Order: sequence, then structure tokens, then C-alpha cells
Amino acid sequence: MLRRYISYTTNKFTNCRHVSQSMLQSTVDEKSGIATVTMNKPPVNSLNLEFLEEIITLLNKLQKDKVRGMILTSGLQKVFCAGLDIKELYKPNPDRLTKFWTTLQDTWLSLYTTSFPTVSVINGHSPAGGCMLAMSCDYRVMVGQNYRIGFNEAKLGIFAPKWFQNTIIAVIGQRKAEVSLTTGKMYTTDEALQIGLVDETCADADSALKKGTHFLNNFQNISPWAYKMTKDINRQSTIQWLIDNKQKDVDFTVEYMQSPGVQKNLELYLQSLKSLPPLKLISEIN
Ligand SMILES: CCCCCCCCCCC/C=C/C(=O)SCCNC(=O)CCNC(=O)[C@H](O)C(C)(C)COP(=O)(O)OP(=O)(O)OC[C@H]1O[C@@H](n2cnc3c(N)ncnc32)[C@H](O)[C@@H]1OP(=O)(O)O
Repeated sequence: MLRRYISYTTNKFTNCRHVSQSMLQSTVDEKSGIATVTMNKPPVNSLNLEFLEEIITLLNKLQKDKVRGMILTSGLQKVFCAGLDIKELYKPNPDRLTKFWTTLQDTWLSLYTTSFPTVSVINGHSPAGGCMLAMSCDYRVMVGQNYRIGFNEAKLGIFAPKWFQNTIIAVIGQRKAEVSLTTGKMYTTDEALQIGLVDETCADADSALKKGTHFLNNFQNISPWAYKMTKDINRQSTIQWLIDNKQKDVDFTVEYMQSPGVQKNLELYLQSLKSLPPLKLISEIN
């Protein structure tokens, strides 16, 4: 287990409260009550067990602190989040894979049901689980024209579970979700805007943060209770499905991931990650 620490400091000049864990930084603006959470797990913010545990801990803390909203972004140069850490899926230890998948379900449940509104500022590539991280927020702003976003699971020879697919359907609709998931297409910023994967685009990260804050300001005059009840009712069927099927979903995934065919596909994909030049992979899989 990685060494973990949490520290809290208040900067009297900026009126911001900082919470720093080893892979996540959170700054809460005292005046607006908005938390900006920055993922910082080089090289690509891949979601492994320890990172997911940190995300849950931080979401619980923000909930306890009654923040008014959260902006999730990346501190890396060109990657928002590369999705699940493939090393958790390739040649897995069954006990760890069980814990990993259970923690993934819990992270998604925590993020998808926050009592405060959430925005993702997508300032880098965002494939598969990275795209799902963004989809699990209430609003998405994508930065620049250089990055790709989408669900490329099929290209890895794996498929997305029902709760994952339903989350996408809720954002872009059944037909577009099916085409997107079955083809594994990675979208440009403009394409993502066009199919509704993202709500807004803008040229640079600073403007994206402003747009995110602007969206969160919509809730200044909305009762937090009304916000939370509305969101829960809207998302209820997908959430309830996972709660009712958690163990089945874990058992299936652990068995399926260990099958020789899936392991072969992951091996080939990991090799292609190493052999292709930077960003070639993403454009290859368009
Ligand atoms: C709230 C929770 C929400 C999530 C819920 C999820 C629910 C269920 C999910 C079901 C299915 C999801 C599956 C996945 O997510 S599988 C992962 C899919 N990801 C990818 O295919 C991304 C592959 N990576 C890339 O395309 C590029 O790395 C990228 C464009 C992201 C960055 O390119 P760049 O040129 O900057 O960097 P490199 O390619 O050189 O990579 C640097 C090193 O990082 C390693 N790497 C990259 N991606 C991953 C990864 N996903 N897991 C582990 N390791 C990764 C890469 O191999 C390099 O390593 P080395 O330096 O050792 O060579």
C-alpha cells in the first residue's frame, strides 16, 4: 500500500482551504464553497485500487464539509484520466481484483450520488474509465482541440458493464451509446460536443474552470435538498441496479477478466501501448 497522508491548511491570503492527499489535491474557495479537485497520479492518472480509495475518502470529506460544488480536473500535461489501470486487470490476483472492482463500484456510487453538484474539466485525453469518470459528474467542459474522449473498451477486447452503459445512455441516449461502445470510437472535442458527451468546450483550462464555476453558480438559489432529491430520482434505476447486483457484477468480472481470451487481448493491448509512438495509439483507434 502506498504511503498516504492528508493535510489541511488554510491560506489567509487567498481564503482557500487546501486538502492534499498523495494523488489528489483539493482546494476549497471559502467564499463560494466550491472545491477544485486536481488528479495528480503520473504518468496518466490511471485508476488503480489506491487511487480509487483516495477518491472515495476525498468525496466523503467534501460531503462532510458541506462544499457547494466540486470541479474535477487533471494536473497532468495532456491526460485527464487514462481509465482503469490495466495492470489491475492483466494477470490479476483474484483477491485484489475483487477488492479493486468492489472499490470501483463504490467510487462510482459515491461520485454519481454526491449531495453537491459536480463538473469535470477535461483537460486531456479521457478514454474508457476516464470518460466514465467525467460522465459521472453532472456537467462536462472539454479543453482545446488536441485531446480524445470516448469508450474504447471494445478495442481492448473487453466490454462495459450494465451500470456503466446505463450511465452513458443517460447522457447521450441509447443509439449513440450503442454505436459509441461497439465501435470503440474516440471523439475529438468538437465531435464530443456534437453527440453530447460534453456540454461545453473552450480553448484553455482557465476559461474551462470559469465555465465550470458558472455552471455551479446556477445552484446558488436552489435548495440542496431539492437538488439531491431530483438527481436521486433521475438516476435511481441505474443506482438501484448496481446496489441490487453488486456481488453478481464482482463475481462475473473476476471470472471474466481471468479468462485466457481476455488476458490475451490485454497482453496484446499492453504491447501496443509500448510500441506505438505517443498519441499514435489514440489516433489509430479512431
Ligand atoms: C468513478 C469511477 C469511474 C470509473 C468507472 C468505470 C466502470 C467500469 C469500467 C469498465 C471498463 C473500463 C476499462 C478501462 O478503463 S481499460 C483502460 C483503457 N485505457 C486506455 O486504453 C488508455 C491507454 N493509454 C493511452 O492511450 C495513452 O497512454 C494516453 C493517450 C492516455 C497517454 O499517452 P502518452 O503518450 O501521454 O503516454 P504513454 O502512452 O507513453 O503512457 C505512459 C505510461 O502509462 C502507461 N499507461 C497508459 N495508460 C494506462 C492504463 N490505462 N493503465 C495502466 N498503464 C497505462 C503506458 O503503458 C506507459 O507506461 P510505460 O512508461 O511503463 O511504458
